[in-house]
Parts: sequence; C-alpha cells; structure tokens
Amino acid sequence: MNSIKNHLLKTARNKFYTNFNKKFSVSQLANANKVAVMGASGGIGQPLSLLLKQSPLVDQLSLYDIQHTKGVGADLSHIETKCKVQSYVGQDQLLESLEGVNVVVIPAGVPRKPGMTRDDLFNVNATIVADIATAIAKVSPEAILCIISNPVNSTVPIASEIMKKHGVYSSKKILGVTTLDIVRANTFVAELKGLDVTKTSVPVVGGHSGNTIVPLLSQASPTVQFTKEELDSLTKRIQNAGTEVVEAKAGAGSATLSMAFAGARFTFSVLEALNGKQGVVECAYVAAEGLETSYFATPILFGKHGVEKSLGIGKITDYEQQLIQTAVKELKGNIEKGIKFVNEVYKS
Ligand SMILES: NC(=O)c1ccc[n+]([C@@H]2O[C@H](COP(=O)([O-])OP(=O)(O)OC[C@H]3O[C@@H](n4cnc5c(N)ncnc54)[C@H](O)[C@@H]3O)[C@@H](O)[C@H]2O)c1
Ligand SMILES: O=C(O)C[C@H](O)C(=O)O
Repeated sequence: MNSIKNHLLKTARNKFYTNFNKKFSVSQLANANKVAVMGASGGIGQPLSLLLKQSPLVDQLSLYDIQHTKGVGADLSHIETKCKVQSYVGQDQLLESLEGVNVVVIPAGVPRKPGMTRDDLFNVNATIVADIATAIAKVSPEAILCIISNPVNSTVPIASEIMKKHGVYSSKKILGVTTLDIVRANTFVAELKGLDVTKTSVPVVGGHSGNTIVPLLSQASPTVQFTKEELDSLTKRIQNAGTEVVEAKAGAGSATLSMAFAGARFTFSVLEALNGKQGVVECAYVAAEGLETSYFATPILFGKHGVEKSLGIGKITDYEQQLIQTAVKELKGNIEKGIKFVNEVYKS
C-alpha cells in the first residue's frame, strides 16, 4: 500500500516539476546560483520567493526584509526542492544577506494606493533602493540587479548612480523589470484576438509608468491586424493595467501575484543566460545608447554577464513613434530626478 502511495506521490511530483520546467524552459542547470530577494516578506516578495524556491535554476535563496523574514524563510525551507533558504531581517543583517549572491531581485518598498502615481512613491522608495544598492556595491558588486521597486523609471538610474559612486558600475548588470507590461500585453492581445496566449508575444518598450509604457502592437507575434479603435483601447489598457489592479484592490496595494509571476520569469531568463543558454531575450529597462533617453526599455539579449546587447525597437509605425515621443518627455524627467537624488540629496 505504502509503495503504491509513494509511487503516486513521486509521479505527481515529477509531473509538476516537468511542467514547471517546461513552462520556464529550464535547460542549463550546471552553475550554482545564489539569488537574493530584497523585500522578501512583501506582497510580491513572498510569492516570488516561492516560485524561485521551486526552480532547479536556483541553488540558494537569500531572503532579506526589514520584517517577518524569519517566518517566511522557515515556511519556504520545508519545501522539498534542492534550493537552500537563508533569511535575514533588519538593517544589521543587510550586508550579510548579500554575501556570495550573483543575482539580486528587489521588490522592496511601498506600493501605490488609488489616486497615486508611481512617481508619488519616489520619496520613500528612492532611499530604500539607494540603501540596498549601496550594500550591493559593498558586498556583491558583481551581482546582477533586477529592480522591481517603483518608480522603476527612476529607481534604475538611482541604483546606477550608487554603483558609479562606489566605482563598481556596469550598465550590463542593472535591469529594470518591466516584464509585467509584456505579460499583460500578451494576455490582452490573445484575449481580444482569440489567440493561444502561450504563443503570443508583444514587445513593450519605453519605461514603466502610464504614458511611458509603449506596446509595439505592430510587432505582435503572431502577426495580427488591429483597427484604430482596437489600437487605442489596447494601448490604453496596457498603459493603465497597473492602475486597474490598484483600483480593484481598493487600498490594499498593487499587483503582487502577476508581478511575482513576471519577476520569476525575468529572473529565470537572467539565470539561464548566466548559465550559458544562448538566445535568451526579455524586454528590460536599462541604460540605453543611441536613443533619445539615457535609459529605455527594449528587447534585450542576455548573456553570461547580464545585458549582451539591446535589440533596439525595430521597425515601428507612425502611431508607435508618437507614443514614444510622449514617453521620452516623461522619461527624461524621471531619469533626471533619480540621478539628482543620488548626487544631491541621498546621504549613505
Ligand atoms: N516593476 C513592476 O512591474 C512592479 C509591479 C508591481 C509592484 N511594483 C512595486 O514593487 C514594490 C513592492 O510592492 P509590494 O506589493 O510587494 O509591496 P509590499 O508593501 O507588500 O511589500 C514591500 C516589502 O518591502 C519591505 N521593505 C520596506 N523597506 C525595506 C527596506 N529598506 N529593505 C528591505 N525591505 C523593505 C516591506 O517590509 C515589505 O515586506 C512597490 O514599490 C511596487 O510599486 C513594481
Ligand atoms: O501599478 C503599480 O503601481 C504597480 C506596478 O507598477 C504595476 O504595473 O502593476
């Protein structure tokens, strides 16, 4: 009886891992990867850590937060996967939490409430991200940073300026996570056009707030035709999807579960490329060259050291060109604000 039960359990478990690995195309497991989640006890941090704990790509998970990490860590550590979990709580353990990590995912900081813009989070989250980036610069300067904390348009320049101050800056390693915009665009386009969502892919470029989110619907794969009305309403929905969740949560925060999914997908892509997989591409908000702003999200080819190269925005329509013009104006201000904060306001 027991052996039948064991067999069934094993089969179910193997099926789960096979499906999970297929979903995230886990193919390279050779390297030892240690991932830190900063803000691990939060609405995003907890489900994100759960997804990372399940992945064979992650050997060690370091959980850091200013509260509750011991409980989250104890809970996750009972899951029967090979990934080892360590938890760190409070400022005193910040540096220790980053020892030996090669990827740091940062969802630390306050979320929006109805009526707020992402930029309204700047006053609180700028310091949180700057403090964490300072610790990374000191302890794990080689690590790749995946920044989720809003306003991403400013927190990525903030982390970059901190690294520059400490003489450890590499534009290849500081990544703003915009994956949720792509996940949403794929979902909404597939729903509208009756496509298989697992085979639908829409690049989203620019930044990560309102008008700066620019879906390139003309580059959707498979190729789809949209009327002007469809273009307007899809673009608007993708740009406002974060607000849609904030309003539905009515004061209880912003997107957490879909963000954990998107954050895990992004982290797995970064890890796969670190492990040597070729051809890994995700959109990300990174330092840009040859564009109108110094940071811009485009499809990025990842490699063993983070960003291998930007694949650019490709051929776009006049409609998309206009969206980009609007995005650029706002992005420039967001970027300038982040740079100014580190150089004129922040005291580490
Ligand atoms: N990039 C995106 O697409 C995207 C999507 C959703 C949310 N976000 C952003 O992610 C952030 C987190 O959202 P959430 O819903 O998880 O919020 P949350 O309040 O549920 O969790 C945030 C966590 O950060 C922790 N924290 C606060 N200060 C910290 C510090 N100095 N060091 C370490 N941890 C600290 C808190 O204790 C909390 O556990 C917000 O800024 C939100 O706007 C970004
Ligand atoms: O909307 C927010 O404030 C959170 C996040 O940036 C999102 O897009 O869901």
